Amino acid sequence: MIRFEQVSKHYPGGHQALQKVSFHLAKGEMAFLSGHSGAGKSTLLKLIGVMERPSDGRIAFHGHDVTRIARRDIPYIRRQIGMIFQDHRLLMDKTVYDNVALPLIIDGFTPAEIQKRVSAALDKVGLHDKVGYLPMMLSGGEQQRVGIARAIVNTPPLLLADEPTGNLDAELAADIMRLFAEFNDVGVTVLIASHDQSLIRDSGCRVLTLKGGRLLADMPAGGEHEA
Ligand SMILES: Nc1ncnc2c1ncn2[C@@H]1O[C@H](COP(=O)(O)OP(=O)(O)OP(=O)(O)O)[C@@H](O)[C@H]1O
Repeated sequence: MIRFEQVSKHYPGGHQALQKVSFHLAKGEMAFLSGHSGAGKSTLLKLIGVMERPSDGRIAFHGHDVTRIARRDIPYIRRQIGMIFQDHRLLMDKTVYDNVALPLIIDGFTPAEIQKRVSAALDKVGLHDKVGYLPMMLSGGEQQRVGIARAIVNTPPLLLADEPTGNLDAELAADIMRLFAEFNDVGVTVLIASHDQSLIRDSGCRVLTLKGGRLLADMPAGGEHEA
């Protein structure tokens, strides 16, 4: 589903965030992206979502070369990706319903379809009873689940999560991981950037480890080998 071939990213000002990174994430896989702060995890996710462009190398998504994709074609790629952030990026003056409905409104769904899909997404994350709440009336774990409902509401085949459990205690983090595993069980491909080693170990998933912008190791689910 995602193929990186010798991908490098220099930010303006000369900082090298990624260096010759190559890997393939197959459709239906769930994997972690690990590494210290500044290792390049967020940059790699942003390159997949075409929020940043690589300086060198090639990125394929679903067989399409997205490396030099035209601006007008970016929404087509984005629609296939659910993005989840550590700080969840909810609109604080909008209700849970409105936050989750947002991607569907942008995509031009009918009000009836929006109602049906928002309801299904909130059911999935266990927040049906909080539909009219504002985000500040929710706990941190609940806010993160609203962010997840928003990411999955248009049923994208790929979920990218950037430190989704960074602000949560171990129990809530495990809840969020169970949700990701459930999405993965129904065929969604999932890539999670995290530096939480115990969470990663407990998951038994494949782990891509970045260090200083290089892919240091690629440990398959349940095993160990160097990249
Ligand atoms: N927009 C930017 N402009 C310039 N340099 C950047 C930019 N974004 C990231 N960098 C640099 O690129 C390197 C990789 O950053 P990135 O955010 O990808 O790492 P990370 O592994 O996600 O770190 P963290 O876990 O702290 O979020 C860092 O040295 C960072 O300072």
